[in-house]
Amino acid sequence: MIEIKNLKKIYNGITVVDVPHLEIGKGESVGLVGNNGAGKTTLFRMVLDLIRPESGEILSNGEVVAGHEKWKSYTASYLDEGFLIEYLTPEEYLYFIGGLHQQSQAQVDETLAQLTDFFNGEILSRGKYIRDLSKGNQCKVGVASCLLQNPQLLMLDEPFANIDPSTQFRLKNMLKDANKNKGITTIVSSHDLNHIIDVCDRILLMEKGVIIKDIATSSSTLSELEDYFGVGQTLSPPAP
Ligand SMILES: Nc1ncnc2c1ncn2[C@@H]1O[C@H](COP(=O)(O)OP(=O)(O)OP(=O)(O)O)[C@@H](O)[C@H]1O
Repeated sequence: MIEIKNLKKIYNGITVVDVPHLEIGKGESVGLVGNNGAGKTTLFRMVLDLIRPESGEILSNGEVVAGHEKWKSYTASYLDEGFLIEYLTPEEYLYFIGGLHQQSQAQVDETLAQLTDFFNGEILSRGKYIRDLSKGNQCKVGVASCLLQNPQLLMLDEPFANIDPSTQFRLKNMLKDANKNKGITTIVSSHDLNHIIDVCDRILLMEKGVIIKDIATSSSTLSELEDYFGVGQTLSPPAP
């Protein structure tokens, strides 16, 4: 579904993304992990043609993403609150997005009804503008707008970062349902190793712009990643 060839992004003379070749197949669930500044968001932004690489290209279903439109009809993404329209209420925004995807108000309502638990009474009918929602609740609106689009490809950048544990649990189930039951290809970045391993069958580990590990999720993946991030070590007792 996604193919990346010789991709390089350079800022201020420093290469921040360098991916010679990467393929993500249709129906895969891929997790992107890496320390702050590893290049995850920059990679996402290039896949969505929000920024252009210095060299290389990204193909979606065989067509170059940059400067083309076809991929937009089946790709839904939420990277940050810049994807929202802050002066709208969540309802106005979600009906707007639904409308762009030829959905009637009733169809949007039907999808939103399935998200009642995920919204936890904080999103709809509150008379609030999106700009006045917390970051976590803005994220819920962003994720809902993605699901409304019935995408074939779903891309979320750190969706677990600002949401509470109940919502994290619900989001994980929604992502598993999207991938396993609806066949949606999912690409999700996260700093939460447990969550990402729980929802993704394949993990890409980025370091300084380079994908240094590309592993199928297994029972040893968590300890492998914990070793890399240095969080699996037992602390030595303090010196007497
Ligand atoms: N517009 C920009 N101008 C200059 N440097 C940038 C710009 N955008 C990103 N960078 C740099 O590119 C590198 C990769 O940043 P990126 O945001 O992609 O990392 P990340 O893996 O998403 O990090 P985080 O986990 O902190 O969100 C960083 O060194 C960052 O400072």
